[in-house]
Amino acid sequence: MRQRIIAGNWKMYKTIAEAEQFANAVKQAELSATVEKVICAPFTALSALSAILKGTEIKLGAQNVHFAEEGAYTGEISPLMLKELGVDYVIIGHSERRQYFNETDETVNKKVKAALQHGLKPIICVGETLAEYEANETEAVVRRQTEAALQGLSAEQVSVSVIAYEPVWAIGTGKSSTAENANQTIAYIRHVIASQFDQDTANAVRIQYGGSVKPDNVAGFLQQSDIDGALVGGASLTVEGYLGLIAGASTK
Ligand SMILES: O=C[C@H](O)COP(=O)(O)O
Repeated sequence: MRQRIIAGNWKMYKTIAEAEQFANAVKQAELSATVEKVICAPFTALSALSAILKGTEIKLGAQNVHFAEEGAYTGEISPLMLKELGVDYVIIGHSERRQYFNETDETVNKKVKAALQHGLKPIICVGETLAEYEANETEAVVRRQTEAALQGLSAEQVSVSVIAYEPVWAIGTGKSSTAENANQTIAYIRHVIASQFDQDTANAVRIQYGGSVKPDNVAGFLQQSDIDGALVGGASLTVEGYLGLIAGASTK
């Protein structure tokens, strides 16, 4: 049985003060223990959040990582630095990074390996653009991205990783995929992992859906056979939204 996982991706939102206010409020709330809860915050807010969320069930995530432990890489943050801050998860290969920051299948793979070697769990993003969707290339794209991201990993490393299927055309547009279509693609990703590794590994890995998930549609996605959680942008930015997502995700 795979534990459900809701991860908020704050993207480039929230100052330290705003992040602290959010964490102090969420900390007071009663949260479902059945759902794993993650907040992926900007680097600048991680230290403050780590102090506030210490000892709670809410885990901390980053939104990117470099693949080297240290070096002359101006502007980058290493896995060691994230570990030191108490970070558990790191988003790797988000479509915004692929689109605007030249993230490639190869750098995603290097980052995934580096994260796992340092005890960080990667949330690996895959998903097709609108043009690829319209050209019926969804399966080919997610296969290529998934196989490349997981190349050279052990089955155990894959089992603790999280994949997020995010159709690019559904991100921040208010236009979500139908739960059935998202489930079909996520089941396909599981099939790809079974071929690349084995069925047990494919059954263990958690696969989220992302793209315009809200408190009122999250349960519909999670009722599907292969969807284990959600990676949520906009709706995770308010306390009410984040708590609503967790409540929605805990319904059977
Ligand atoms: O990482 C989260 C995704 O990009 C989804 O963003 P969204 O929930 O604002 O559509």
